[in-house]
Amino acid sequence: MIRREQPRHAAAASDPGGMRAGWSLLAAELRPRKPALVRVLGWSVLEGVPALLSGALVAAAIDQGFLAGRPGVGFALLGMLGLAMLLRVLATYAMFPHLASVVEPLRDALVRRVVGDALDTALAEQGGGARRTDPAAAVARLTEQVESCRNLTASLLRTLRQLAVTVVAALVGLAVLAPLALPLVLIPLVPAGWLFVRLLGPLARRRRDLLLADERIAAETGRTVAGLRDIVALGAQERVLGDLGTAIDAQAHATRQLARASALRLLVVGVGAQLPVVLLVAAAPVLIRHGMLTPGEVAGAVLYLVKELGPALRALTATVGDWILELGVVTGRLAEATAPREDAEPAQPAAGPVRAPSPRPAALDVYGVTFAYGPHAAPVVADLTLTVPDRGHLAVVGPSGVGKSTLAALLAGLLAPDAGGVALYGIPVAALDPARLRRDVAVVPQEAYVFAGTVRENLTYLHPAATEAELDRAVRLVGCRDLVARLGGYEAGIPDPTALSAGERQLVALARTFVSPARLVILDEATCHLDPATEALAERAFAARPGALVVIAHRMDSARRADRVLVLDGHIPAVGTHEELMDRSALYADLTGHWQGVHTAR
Ligand SMILES: Nc1ncnc2c1ncn2[C@@H]1O[C@H](COP(=O)(O)OP(=O)(O)OP(=O)(O)O)[C@@H](O)[C@H]1O
Repeated sequence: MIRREQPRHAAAASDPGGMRAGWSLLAAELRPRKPALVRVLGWSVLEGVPALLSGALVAAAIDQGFLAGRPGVGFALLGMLGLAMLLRVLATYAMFPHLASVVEPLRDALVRRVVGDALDTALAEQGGGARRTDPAAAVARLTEQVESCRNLTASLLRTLRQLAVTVVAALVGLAVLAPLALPLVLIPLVPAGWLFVRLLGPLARRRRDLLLADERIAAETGRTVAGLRDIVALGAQERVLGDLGTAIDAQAHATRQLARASALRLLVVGVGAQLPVVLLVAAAPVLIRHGMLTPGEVAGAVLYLVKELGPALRALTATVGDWILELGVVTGRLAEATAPREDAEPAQPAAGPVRAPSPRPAALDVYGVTFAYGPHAAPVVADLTLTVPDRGHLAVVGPSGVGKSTLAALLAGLLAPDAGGVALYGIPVAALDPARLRRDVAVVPQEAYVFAGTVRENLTYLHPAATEAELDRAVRLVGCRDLVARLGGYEAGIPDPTALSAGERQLVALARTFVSPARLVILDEATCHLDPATEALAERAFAARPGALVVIAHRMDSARRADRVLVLDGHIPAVGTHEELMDRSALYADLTGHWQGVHTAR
């Protein structure tokens, strides 16, 4: 199923590229490095000297040297240009140590930030009794982004500053050498610059879309590889292929969109860098004829355009523009990932018999949920509202085909409601990322899934880090201890899961779910193959477990054991205790009679 990822912050909606937050983060981290930055910029001025002098020296070499019959003077002037180039090399060499003292501390500061945030998150989650994110993976991904950030900042400081100095120096040189040629350059250059700046926003959005599409493919692929055994066992290949195909299509679409926006940058180069040369060359005969410019000045002006301004503009639009966008997007992602989380919940003890009254939201909150299997189909669930408190136990009953399993899928976030929503401890399930949803919600279906492997592998499948004591407690509480002993202990193999009875498979699935970190457990007729005593034992164990329990009831006793019962009758659902519903709901009373009849007949 495709789930749309929600932005982590409300601010993300007003900062679609996430870049504003990224630039603020970068500015905050660069601020303490101002002295080194000033030294970098100081050396840049010296690096700009050849660009400033190039056109003027060539013009003088032509007019006062070669055309005046003094080639020695011409060569001497060109020699001076060579010396100016040498000066640029020396200035660049001297600038590098200062560049390093800007970017290396920047990288260290960002890594500290990322690792600190991952540790805070992991500690908060452990305090809450459930591990929802893998801190090592988060740190690995984010430090990779920090590395990109450091490299991009270094490349930009090295190149952008050189290009900016070159453009300014070339324009100043041109203005001094041939002021009359300046309008021919500025008239196309100004709108080209305006277009370039206007393109940055759309390009940033397209680039971020592509980054997100790449990340989604990686996430889908990772999930598919990790769950390959389940996918094959449940025959879900088609669905998984569909999800992957959708992610790949989205990435191709994002790539095309970015390519389209990037193509417009060619226009910037054409208008800003090439049109001025054409205009100047076309106007040169007239300007020379009327004595407004000398041939040397025309050659010098063309040199400023062709050798300095043009390449600088081309580099600015082709690479530096990309780097700026990439840096904005990468720092935006870092800022988003390391900012305080709005959905962070206070740490709470993992278990404990006494619960103090707390202002925390209900474990499960269903508000106005309506769902139909098609636009013209009658709703299976209509405007359903109910809450289940922490450690609450709700039973769902109703005739066959009324929508009990559909409701289970809606509560688990496997189906999206057409209207209304479902929240788990105050957070809409639609806003939970898929990994967290899988950890927080466990649905145990009627047909229990047991795979060929050891008993331990089967029991720790949803919580690989479960301790021996946690396993012992789970198998004892759900009534699975004898089965584990019969199978030969945790390390014994289950080579053929079909050799287990349906009830034994259900016991394995129940113990596995009990040991998992799930905070909402939905038993969808998951105990139907157990004898009534074992079923009662398992349900009581789940009801006492932290979190919320929803039982799609198979026997009437399941409803009696619950704090409250939801009766689905296809019209207006009723919620209440067993006693209340015996009075209020004819259907509930009927079902009770029917069940009791069946039970007695047996
Ligand atoms: N994938 C689906 N597409 C279309 N209709 C569906 C789909 N799944 C279930 N339905 C229909 O939705 C209604 C509710 O089905 P659901 O399985 O939720 O009922 P139920 O109460 O769990 O039934 P049972 O007790 O027999 O398991 C039924 O009419 C069913 O035919």
